Amino acid sequence: MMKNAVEVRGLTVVRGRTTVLDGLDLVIGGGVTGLLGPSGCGKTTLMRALVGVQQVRSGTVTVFGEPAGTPPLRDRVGYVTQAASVYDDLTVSENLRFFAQVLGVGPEEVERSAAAVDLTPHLGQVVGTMSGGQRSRVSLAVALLKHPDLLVLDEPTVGLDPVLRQELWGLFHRLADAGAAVLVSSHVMDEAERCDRLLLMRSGEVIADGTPDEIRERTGAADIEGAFLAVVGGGAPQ
Ligand SMILES: Nc1ncnc2c1ncn2[C@@H]1O[C@H](COP(=O)(O)OP(=O)(O)OP(=O)(O)O)[C@@H](O)[C@H]1O
Repeated sequence: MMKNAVEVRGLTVVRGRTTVLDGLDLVIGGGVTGLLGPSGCGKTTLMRALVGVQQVRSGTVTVFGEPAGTPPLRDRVGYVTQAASVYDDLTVSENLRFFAQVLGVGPEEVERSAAAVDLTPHLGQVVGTMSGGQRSRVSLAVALLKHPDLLVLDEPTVGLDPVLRQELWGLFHRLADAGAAVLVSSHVMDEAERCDRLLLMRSGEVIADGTPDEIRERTGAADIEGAFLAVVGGGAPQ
């Protein structure tokens, strides 16, 4: 398993008038890492910095030894945003073929990435007629076209039913087992248990970092939600 996929040093990001991240230090390795914290704590901002689309005030973000967002990383980092970034009026297959062409990957990757997210039976379906979970998986399939070594997924399970959530988490672990570093954000604390490592965030800071077991043991809490509350000193999540 890789040690440092991502190294963040002294990262400060100001958005509008808000200092969202203030001198953040962080290292992310292989496996499935969960980034958990209340809405507005800076998860998306941090993810944007990792993929190189966020203007930063100061500090460094290094991915596989290269500055985030630079050309050597283009084929190595996949990013799925909260908003689906596929075309509703095209079929799954048409979407994947279109993005394959844009990304310069062969048509054989279309079938592989559709199969990876269990969408083979839906290749001919128009995306606009699919359920939320299926559409999320189309976005994910696009991100998989290039075999990314780092996959950054911003709240990929939002609005999905428990069965689909479980399926997607299974997929994240299969991708991690195949060698990718997978970073998944969520504000649903019960998803924490599914991560190899957890980063609990609040107000732009990482307030706990460890396996779910370690974090529960350290705080004496029964679950991650309790651990989160213990770390923030009893304050309720926003
Ligand atoms: N475009 C923007 N301009 C100014 N401030 C912004 C902008 N986008 C986000 N912010 C602010 O940055 C802070 C962090 O937002 P961010 O989207 O990173 O949080 P988050 O933890 O991902 O939240 P959520 O779970 O709701 O997606 C918030 O205070 C938000 O109001």
